[in-house]
Amino acid sequence: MSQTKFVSNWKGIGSVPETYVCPPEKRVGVSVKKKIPVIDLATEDRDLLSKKVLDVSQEFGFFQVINHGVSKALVEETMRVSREFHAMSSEDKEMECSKDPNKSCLIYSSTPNYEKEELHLWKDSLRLICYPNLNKNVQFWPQNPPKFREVMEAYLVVMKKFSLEILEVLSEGLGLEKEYFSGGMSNNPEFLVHHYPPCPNPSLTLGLNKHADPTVITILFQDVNGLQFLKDGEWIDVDPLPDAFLVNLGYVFEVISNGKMKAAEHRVVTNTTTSRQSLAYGVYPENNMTIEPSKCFINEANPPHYRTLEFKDFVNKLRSKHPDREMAMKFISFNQPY
Ligand SMILES: O=C(O)CCC(=O)C(=O)O
Ligand SMILES: [Fe+2]
Repeated sequence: MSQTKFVSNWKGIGSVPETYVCPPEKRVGVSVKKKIPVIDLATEDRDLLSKKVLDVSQEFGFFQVINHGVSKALVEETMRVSREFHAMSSEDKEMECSKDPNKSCLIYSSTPNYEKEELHLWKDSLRLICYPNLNKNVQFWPQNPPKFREVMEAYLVVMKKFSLEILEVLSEGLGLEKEYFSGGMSNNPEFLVHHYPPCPNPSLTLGLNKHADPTVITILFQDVNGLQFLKDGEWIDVDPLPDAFLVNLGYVFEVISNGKMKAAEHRVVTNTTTSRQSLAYGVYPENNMTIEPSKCFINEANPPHYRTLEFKDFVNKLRSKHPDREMAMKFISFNQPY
């Protein structure tokens, strides 16, 4: 029988198959431990909170959030059903994800482009699309493991509220109107549940390539370390704080701020002993939204540095080839030859 493509279903794999071996220049090198900024959302002084969020967003492009008000039990339940889902047989996973004629639920290994890509990533992912209507889409999502639908729906409702809170704080800090992101700019969220099994040789593989997200922001929950951010030419390990979420800025945010903030580049490395799971809630605009620098950041001294694009063109381009930052800028920025 041929080997299943889902790495989560491989048994007793002793070495890394050739199609997963990164070329030497892409392999994991040295990473450093640095203090990751922490935002306490329960801080009562709102001005202080938005100033701190603004400062760390400008300096790092990512931060951890504590005292966020999201129930620990709900996060644990979401992690549990996700783990159970990825532990099911390949056939069951595919069958459970094939129920929606509109394809709001997709299971894939590596990337959705598995068949065509030259190099595979050491992960499996489940993608759940919330647009146009979460409670309609959810009816077609997996019925196994039991409670999957109700737990995912509950988590996604809470994440929508949480993401708007973070976006409000960011808007206040930047001097945008408080509601800037609350309509079509955030109405198309996508949820990815990534599962990275232990890997016999982490120095040869990657769980996820270096990239920045084509989102407004992404809100991530992770159980064990493996996530790294690139800052000032160094890869920094993000060791998760208990119960904390990690927020990172995406390219949409960078464009709206006219480059005042930068999308944070990151990647995931594998390890030999522990499987890793992450819940990535990506805030996306609706497809017909116009993405361009906000008028707030444009004046004679600061002309727009980014093109005006419809979100569907913006995202299609940024997703099609998983470009690195330089390639992405060729498409979205005025400062690079197109
Ligand atoms: O698994 C992780 O920690 C990162 C996931 C991620 O970067 C993404 O989904 O864009
Ligand atoms: Fe990402």
